Amino acid sequence: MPSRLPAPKPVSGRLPVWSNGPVIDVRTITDEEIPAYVAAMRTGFAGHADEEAIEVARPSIDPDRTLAAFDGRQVVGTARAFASDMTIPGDRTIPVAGVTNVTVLPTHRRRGLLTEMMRQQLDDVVARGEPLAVLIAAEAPIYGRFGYGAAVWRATLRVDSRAAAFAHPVPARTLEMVDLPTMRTVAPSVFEASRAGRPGALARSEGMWDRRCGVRAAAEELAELRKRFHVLARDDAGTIDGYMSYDHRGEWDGMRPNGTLVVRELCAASPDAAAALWHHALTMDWCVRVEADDRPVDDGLPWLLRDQRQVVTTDVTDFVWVRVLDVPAALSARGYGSTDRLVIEVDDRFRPDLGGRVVLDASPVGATCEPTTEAPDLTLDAAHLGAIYLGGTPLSRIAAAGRVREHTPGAVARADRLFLHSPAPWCSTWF
Ligand SMILES: CC(=O)SCCNC(=O)CCNC(=O)[C@H](O)C(C)(C)COP(=O)(O)OP(=O)(O)OC[C@H]1O[C@@H](n2cnc3c(N)ncnc32)[C@H](O)[C@@H]1OP(=O)(O)O
Repeated sequence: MPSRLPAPKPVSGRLPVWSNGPVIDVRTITDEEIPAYVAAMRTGFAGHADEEAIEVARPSIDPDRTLAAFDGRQVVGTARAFASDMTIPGDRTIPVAGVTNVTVLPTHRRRGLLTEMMRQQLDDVVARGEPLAVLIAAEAPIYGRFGYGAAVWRATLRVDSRAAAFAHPVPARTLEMVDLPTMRTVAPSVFEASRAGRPGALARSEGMWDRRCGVRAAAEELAELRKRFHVLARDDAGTIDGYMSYDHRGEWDGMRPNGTLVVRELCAASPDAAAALWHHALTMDWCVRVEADDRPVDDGLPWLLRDQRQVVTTDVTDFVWVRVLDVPAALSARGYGSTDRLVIEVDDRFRPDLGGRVVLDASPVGATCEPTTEAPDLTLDAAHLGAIYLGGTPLSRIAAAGRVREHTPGAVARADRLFLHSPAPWCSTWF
């Protein structure tokens, strides 16, 4: 069946228009439009919405920050943002707009609706003074054009438990198995302590915790959550400094144990808590392997074991993408790995008004960054500034692909020394 929409023509003004076709209105929604918004969003993600899905989603939706594209009265596109903060290099945090729920109905794709929603959303984020927008990209080709760059990476690990002897005595920790309501009470403060030195870690709102701990979750989500076990780690003083949530898969092969312990989350506010929780996972009866996705690329686990090769990284993918909207504010907020002064020119094709030249005067203890007319040391895309911002993506790697213009010889290497950061960025929160 041919689409009833004619061939697209370029978006004009704030409303995508097709010649002889419907005018698509992109605007924020009202409270009454939340059910239609959630239904369209779920369809866009190849799912279905019912009353329950709408009620579970409702508390996280701020209509002022929730955009929909309307074809007549039908919602055909969705995009939402929420205020949060993210840890950045230098043990600091920065306000961010978390972007989520981005969909266009299958009947309305590749006609510019996403582009218009991104335009309006970034306008709003800029107006609110949030220096960064962050998102998890469903597919890598989508967001670079809007100035987002892949900044946080996630690793999937697999360990053969039977071969995973610990290299050193496991630190003393008292472990306690608890239920989900207990997790809802104790986990947030452990998580908050754990994210202090880890760039890329996103603050979790009360609503996010409710969802994770089944206080407000759809029946399907609750059924998954109920399969999980939760264990807390306490130090000698009784302070909880770590927790792990896990479940089991395929425990037996005939009469032989063949189970996989799947780590859903391992959160530690100290290295000793991490060691004790990994030990717990790797010594579980009936399990011959441990799998964990959503781990940092620099996870310390191999260094706990006598045979490091038993920790196999089966996958590494980009996870959080960063969009820098206020270059001076963002660059002056973080700490740096060296002391240097660089003039950086940002080529921002989606929002040229946000790009331009800045002079960064940086050191490990702080930085200033201001607009300048000086000649640049290097020119890079806005998306590449987002990619390097959290310290996990080397600018030299992007330069090796010919995507950075180095005007001053050695400027890329100097940028690496300034921006790269250890530990690597990591975000253990899906949003
Ligand atoms: C943060 C999040 O929520 S991530 C979730 C993203 N959503 C999904 O993956 C759900 C399924 N997909 C969709 O709903 C839609 O295809 C979207 C939202 C990804 C894209 O919406 P559209 O309205 O089709 O995008 P739009 O027409 O504005 O495309 C703009 C450009 O991006 C390109 N583009 C859009 N989606 C994709 C994609 N999945 N892969 C590659 N390129 C893409 C288009 O080709 C177009 O390129 P052009 O300007 O060179 O012609």
